[in-house]
Amino acid sequence: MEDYKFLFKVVLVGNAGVGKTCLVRRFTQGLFPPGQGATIGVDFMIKTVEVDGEKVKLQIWDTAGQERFRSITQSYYRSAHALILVYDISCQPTFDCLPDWLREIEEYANNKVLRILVGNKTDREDREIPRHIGEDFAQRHGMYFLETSAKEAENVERLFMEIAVELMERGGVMTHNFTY
Ligand SMILES: Nc1nc2c(ncn2[C@@H]2O[C@H](COP(=O)(O)OP(=O)(O)OP(=O)(O)O)[C@@H](O)[C@H]2O)c(=O)[nH]1
Repeated sequence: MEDYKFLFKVVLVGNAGVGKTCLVRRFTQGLFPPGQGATIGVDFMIKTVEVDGEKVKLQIWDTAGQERFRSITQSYYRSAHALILVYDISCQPTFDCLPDWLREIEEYANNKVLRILVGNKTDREDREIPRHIGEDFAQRHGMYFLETSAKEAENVERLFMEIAVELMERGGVMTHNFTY
């Protein structure tokens, strides 16, 4: 029998190139991969973390941002306990697409899903979206907010650990309301 008490599915979505795969690799493998190719369909990684002495297994689904994979990736929303919506703080169009992503989430995800907005690539000097603009957007849409850098490992551990903690706190209710 596998040694964990909680199992949560975390799904990353957002435009192509915002750094979803790099965030997952940074968290699960502790590295920033060079020359990362675009994700085809969906990738899957696992990491077990410890919260309050309990083992929590995170199943992390890294979806392709490209439009042509949308129908595949949508099918992963339904069973997600947490959805991380990522944009690139140095690329305005990735922020402008957020309402479209939210519509997808509304349509396909469980309405109790934990939603986190992430502005990635804080190490870049050509920032286009000020932090408070991201924060405002998250607040207006009832989402948690964090800025990260997969490259410099800023807030990446924190992102996934906070999700684990929050999901565990909701744990008792969630196991009844979510399909695995
Ligand atoms: N400077 C900087 N570059 C990053 C960061 N995260 C990712 N990148 C770069 O952004 C590009 C895209 O990263 P990916 O992780 O493949 O992006 P993705 O969102 O998974 O893209 P798709 O798989 O096509 O949806 C790569 O060239 C990465 O090296 C970061 O935190 N800082």
